[in-house]
Amino acid sequence: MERQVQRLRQAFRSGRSRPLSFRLQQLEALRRMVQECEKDILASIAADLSKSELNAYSHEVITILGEIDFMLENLSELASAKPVKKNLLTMMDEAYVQPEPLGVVLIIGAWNYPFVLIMQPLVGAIAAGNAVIVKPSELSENTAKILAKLLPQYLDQDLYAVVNGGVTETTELLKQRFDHILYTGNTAVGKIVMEAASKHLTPVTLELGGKSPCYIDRNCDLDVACRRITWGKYMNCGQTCIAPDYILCEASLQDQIVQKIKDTVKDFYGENIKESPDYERIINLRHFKRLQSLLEGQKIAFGGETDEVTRYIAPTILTDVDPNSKVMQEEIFGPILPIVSVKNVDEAIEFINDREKPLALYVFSHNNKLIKRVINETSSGGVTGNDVIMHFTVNSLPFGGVGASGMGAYHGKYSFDTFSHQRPCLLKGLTGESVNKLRYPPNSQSKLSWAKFFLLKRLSVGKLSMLLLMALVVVAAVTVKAYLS
Ligand SMILES: NC(=O)c1ccc[n+]([C@@H]2O[C@H](COP(=O)([O-])OP(=O)(O)OC[C@H]3O[C@@H](n4cnc5c(N)ncnc54)[C@H](O)[C@@H]3O)[C@@H](O)[C@H]2O)c1
Ligand SMILES: CCCCCCC=O
Repeated sequence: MERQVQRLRQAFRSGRSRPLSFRLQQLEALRRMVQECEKDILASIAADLSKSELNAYSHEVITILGEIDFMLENLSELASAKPVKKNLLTMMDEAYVQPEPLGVVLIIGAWNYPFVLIMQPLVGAIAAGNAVIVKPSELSENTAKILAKLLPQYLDQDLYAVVNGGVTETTELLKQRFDHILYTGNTAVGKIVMEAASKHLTPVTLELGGKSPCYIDRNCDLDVACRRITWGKYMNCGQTCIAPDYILCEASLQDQIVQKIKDTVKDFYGENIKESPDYERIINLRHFKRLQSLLEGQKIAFGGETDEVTRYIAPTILTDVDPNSKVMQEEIFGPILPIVSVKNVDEAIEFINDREKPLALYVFSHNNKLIKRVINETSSGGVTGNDVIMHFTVNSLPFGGVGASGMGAYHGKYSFDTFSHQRPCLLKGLTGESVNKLRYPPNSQSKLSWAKFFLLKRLSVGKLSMLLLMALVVVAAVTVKAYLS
């Protein structure tokens, strides 16, 4: 591992990954890889998650093609130096922020969207000019294998590498020095990653999970709300980091919600859900058993059937759920939807604020003021009002958690920024010593007054006022010079 990281660092130091033309060429190669090898990629994702190839395409591949196109179109703007406002003392100088690559970065992915969770950060890291090691999840082994096979065929092998393996390999990898780590997965391992990173003072982006609440107001179109919730909860068999984890609503709405979700499940997956190509399976036996145990002692209003051999768990709704029960203590990450009663929106807000900050928050209501109130009085990684999941798909929005659900963000421009250092640059000329005397010792009360004049006048320098200010500076410089000599 050490040698591999060193090899990438050497390639990074050669400067090869920096020119925009090189980054664009690598991104185009990545797009070619996705297009030319689409069949193999879809088959791998499908095999890992018992998913149809159509769903693999719409859940994963489409996002990556969109992300690559975004970077290809916007890279030159993203990577350009951004001039900043100046003060009177620096108005003759050049001041700008120059994004620069961080170096060698590590991307660790999770199994539930095994292609997206590696490729989307990879696109950002390449665009920002870094060398990259990706470590796909060992639990989605087919996608891990296809990534290890294809990426070296299309990308520069000295700058981009795939490491496959489980805890042992990742532990070894985390001993190495990186310039940034982006980790996606559960909170417990997030802490391990952060601890390992701290040994090298490596900054981290942690894309973690949590219990994402979904509040349904009585003043709401329940048909639409339940259709959207059914889609977001049961897609990928509930194994989505931003799936609505549980519903909060007034007790009087509970039965209607159960009925409407039941009807929608039938519309989506037919009478025999097991036969539906759109309904996935649980990733492994450990998660299957964990989910089964969450059903114990609960009132199952719908679903509840399980089949260990195929790791099938039916779309399930639990009603009158006790907030202290096990299913409300951990992220569900499966097709089980508890409904917890609250008296009103005040109680819903209190319920949310009494718990860890979630990765996502959903509110359904005709009343926009109520939606805004819930947003203003709570905190979460992201929010979608009157829908679920969809904020993930808008790549002009940063995607990430807050508090226990993570730190940092990516997607689109935010990926580029995450993998860049925003380097402040001030370029001065070698004239102007008469004004500079103000900061050289010995200090005096009059120098301080002039410094205040120059530094505390916050002027926005528009094109027209520029000339006036320049004249002012010249006059001030002459006056200061005369005064000090
Ligand atoms: N915020 C997001 O974007 C996002 C996306 C997907 C999943 N998630 C969250 O991830 C969780 C599910 O993923 P998971 O954790 O089961 O995935 P996982 O088991 O695939 O683990 C994630 C990564 O951590 C590595 N890993 C596991 N144990 C490790 C250890 N001891 N030391 C070092 N590395 C280790 C794995 O090899 C893998 O690459 C859920 O909580 C979900 O909400 C978050
Ligand atoms: C539609 C794709 C959603 C991906 C969510 C990633 C987290 O699990």
